[in-house]
Amino acid sequence: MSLHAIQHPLIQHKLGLMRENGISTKNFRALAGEVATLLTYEASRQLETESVEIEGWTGAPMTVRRIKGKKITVVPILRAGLGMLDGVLELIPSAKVSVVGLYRNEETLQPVAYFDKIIEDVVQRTAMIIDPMLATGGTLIATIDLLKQKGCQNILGLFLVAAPEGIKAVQEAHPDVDIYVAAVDDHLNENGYIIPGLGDAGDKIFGTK
Ligand SMILES: O=P(O)(O)OC[C@H]1O[C@H](OP(=O)(O)OP(=O)(O)O)[C@H](O)[C@@H]1O
Ligand SMILES: O=c1cc[nH]c(=O)[nH]1
Ligand SMILES: [Mg+2]
Repeated sequence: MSLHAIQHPLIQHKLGLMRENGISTKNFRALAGEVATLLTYEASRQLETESVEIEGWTGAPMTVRRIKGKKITVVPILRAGLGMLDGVLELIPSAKVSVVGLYRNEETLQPVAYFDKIIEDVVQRTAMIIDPMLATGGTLIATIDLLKQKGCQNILGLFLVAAPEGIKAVQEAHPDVDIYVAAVDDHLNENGYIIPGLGDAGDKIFGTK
């Protein structure tokens, strides 16, 4: 697995705003979408392009570059991953969306799967998993397991904040998956929350706490 910690000033600035205590639901939601767009821009650098012949505006033929290769399915992990979806679709508007639902048991910190609707031709697609938080890595590992069971061979993930413990776990379980993060934070606390982190991203995006 390659880890890409994106150092872009706009990402750092916006993530810094998200970390402020007492941030409103409206602002947190808006910033989650904006950082998701910027991460998508960075992650899409790895897409291959190819030459295509078109008729240009003068009527003369010309060669342009187009994105080549596998189509993308975006995979938001419910709930919090939905907060990044619109931001990703801003740049990849025709992407198909495969939704998976997992929550983390608050005591055991183990992921519990409760929903999935993955596009049928996922075998032929690159899956772009989105979730604001990569903490112990359990949720991401379970999601990658599921996608691989369905035959998907090309998987990457976008996260706002990751913990070193989670990155290590995913690296060991799925060394082929690329991870893009806006920040790698310090550690997990005794409740499995990322420190300094963002708090509970799902609750902040949906306003449930
Ligand atoms: O790396 P892990 O230790 O598995 O934790 C990360 C997961 O925890 C959060 O979801 P949560 O369980 O809070 O569900 P929610 O999105 O419905 O709030 C977060 O959005 C990730 O999906
Ligand atoms: O810090 C964390 C860890 C898991 N889920 C969150 O929303 N935040
Ligand atoms: Mg949550």
